[in-house]
Amino acid sequence: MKLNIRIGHGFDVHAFAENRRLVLGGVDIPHTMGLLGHSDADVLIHALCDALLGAAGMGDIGRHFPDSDVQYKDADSALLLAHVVKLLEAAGWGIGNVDITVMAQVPKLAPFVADMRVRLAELLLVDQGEVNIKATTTEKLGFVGRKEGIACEAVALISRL
Ligand SMILES: Nc1ccn([C@@H]2O[C@H](COP(=O)(O)O)[C@@H](O)[C@H]2O)c(=O)n1
Ligand SMILES: C[C@@]1(CO)OP(=O)(O)OP(=O)(O)OC[C@H]1O
Repeated sequence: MKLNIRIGHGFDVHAFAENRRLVLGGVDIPHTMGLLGHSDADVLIHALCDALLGAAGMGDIGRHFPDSDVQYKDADSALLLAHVVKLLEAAGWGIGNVDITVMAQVPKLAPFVADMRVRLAELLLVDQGEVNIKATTTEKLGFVGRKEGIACEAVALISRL
């Protein structure tokens, strides 16, 4: 039996670096360090793109936006997410809800979560209630705990349009 709903999971990591922006969920966050990447290194949006592409059986973000392609140098990841939403729509998939966990020892993200939900809901073409964002430290353990970078996991539910 072919189900009308599917689930996907995404995971991404980017290292902290000096003189870089910190952009998470399409929102600029003031911090002493930013994230290193070929694009703007929005680790949250990258994990979310992978969750959506995974749910649709469409591979991963690197397949659609190769980091060897100069057109994605310093790319705005919000535009990549908007493109992924279009790809899903063209394949007959609508987005149900997404749940995201950002692992960051610093900075404190709670004050920015509301803005991220607004931005992501706009990009995903869903109500804000369908976008949940959580943040956690790793209690000073591992690369996240040593403030070497930020990791993010996302899950997404999609359904047949
Ligand atoms: N970068 C972060 C990490 C955590 N939070 C908020 O603090 C709460 C407690 O964090 P734990 O690591 O002890 O689980 C967490 O539930 C978040 O609300 C944050 O805002 N930014
Ligand atoms: C977003 C892309 C775009 O070139 O580049 P990066 O910013 O390096 O991000 P990463 O998650 O390592 O790889 C995915 C790429 O598609």
